[in-house]
Amino acid sequence: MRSAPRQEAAMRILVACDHGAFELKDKVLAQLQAAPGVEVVNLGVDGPDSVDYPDYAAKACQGVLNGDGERAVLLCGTGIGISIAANRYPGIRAALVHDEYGARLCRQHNDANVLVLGGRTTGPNVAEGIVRVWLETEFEGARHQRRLDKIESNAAEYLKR
Ligand SMILES: O=C(CO)[C@H](O)[C@H](O)[C@H](O)COP(=O)(O)O
Repeated sequence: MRSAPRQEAAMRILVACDHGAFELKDKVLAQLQAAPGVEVVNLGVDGPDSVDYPDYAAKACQGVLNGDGERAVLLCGTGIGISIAANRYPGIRAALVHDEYGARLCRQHNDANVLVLGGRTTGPNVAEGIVRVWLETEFEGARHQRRLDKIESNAAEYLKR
């Protein structure tokens, strides 16, 4: 008897935003939910009441670092504040992306494990292309891995002073 084909493990993606981007986040959630091989966890926020983006960066970045998800998508009004917050976590490589070129390069060269979008700066159609390219593009390794290693080791060296 032929055994059932082995199920590919789904990539779990954590998604979080502040009030400046909850509408775009809903569109991103729908796109990710429809993507094959992707499991999505919505960490909020789900409405327009004002919240603080560092709290949502923390939920998602700690989740990635704990292994609750492999990657995350974060959104705030411009994407800037939540990027700054996310990149304070060693091991998080958050890329604020505005076009498909950036989406491709942040995967190929930077192995970006967090994609950041601005709900007040990026329209839903552009965001859809960015998310698609970010999902389908692989890290190239080689010289880029050396540079990623230096990001962590240079910062660790500085903190030892
Ligand atoms: O951090 C940001 C600015 O770079 C984000 O766009 C935030 O969403 C924004 O600061 C929130 O601003 P609000 O006036 O409190 O809505």
